[in-house]
Amino acid sequence: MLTLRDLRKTYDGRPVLDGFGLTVRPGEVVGLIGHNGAGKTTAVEIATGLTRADSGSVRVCGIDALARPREARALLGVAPQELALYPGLTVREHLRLFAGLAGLGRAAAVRAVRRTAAELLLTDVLDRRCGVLSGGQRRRAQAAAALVGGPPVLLLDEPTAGADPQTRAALLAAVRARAAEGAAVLYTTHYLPELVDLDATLAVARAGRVVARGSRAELTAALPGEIQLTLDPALPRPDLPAPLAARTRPLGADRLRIATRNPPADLAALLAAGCAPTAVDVRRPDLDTLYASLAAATPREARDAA
Ligand SMILES: Nc1ncnc2c1ncn2[C@@H]1O[C@H](COP(=O)(O)OP(=O)(O)OP(=O)(O)O)[C@@H](O)[C@H]1O
Repeated sequence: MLTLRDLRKTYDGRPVLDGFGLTVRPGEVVGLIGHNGAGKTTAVEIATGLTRADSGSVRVCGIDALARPREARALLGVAPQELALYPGLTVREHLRLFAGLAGLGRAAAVRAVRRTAAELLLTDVLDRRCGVLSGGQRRRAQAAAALVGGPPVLLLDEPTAGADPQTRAALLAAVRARAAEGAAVLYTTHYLPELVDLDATLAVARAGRVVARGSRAELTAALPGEIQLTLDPALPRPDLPAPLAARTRPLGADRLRIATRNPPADLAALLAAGCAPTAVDVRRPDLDTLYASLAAATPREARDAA
């Protein structure tokens, strides 16, 4: 279990974390999403002990990580956003090192290296030096180093950045397996479909705090869906009733999008108003809708985070 509570951090007088709080339970994958500069990496760095918070608390499996950082660190598997591998070590040496740091004995470490290498498609490059691996192989090696010790808490910061589909699929499968075995996983990404694959719950970070937390179903249920209409360009534009017009936006030359919480009622109102679309597409709120309404930075937030 990982608990971050009321984290505050200021860089150059600018608040970067402003009461950031989040709990990840055993067996849960939490997808941490949010605009560039929202503070996701800073929160992860504080959890790993790499960066000091100005205030707030971090508990890893009940251990106060700010007071007892070494004990807490031993319970964490971390894949930082910036690749951090020892270029002179082979992948096998690297994984053995991390298995040893996690406290695995020799035989257990050999088994763990074999398993993790197979999961992350590294078996064929185990004896290659990390410095000569391809970008995707490095990503997998970095994730493997986080996973190899079987830690109860995993912090994975954009682990699939730049990864090809095969690397991505392998990594997601490995993360799912570790969560199924009971690990608490904090997973940062800008690639929202991954969170469906991981069956992750969501934490939406914005301007230094978590502004929404829950399952995908819980968070999207509160949002409007959308009706998309394609109109016949030969016909005059329909005159929509005022409540519908207020929720209508153009989508290219001959298409309209209408935000809706009640698609059947709105469609009936559109037809009654004489609207005769050539195609109708009803969209339920999805992760993109969620991101756009909760996570996307306002122009001011984007400026502040730059
Ligand atoms: N060492 C530092 N010194 C000064 N400012 C920093 C430092 N580290 C981060 N920041 C600033 O803190 C803010 C939050 O950065 P952080 O990397 O935590 O965001 P993020 O949500 O992970 O963004 P991204 O999605 O781009 O990875 C940004 O404005 C960044 O410029």
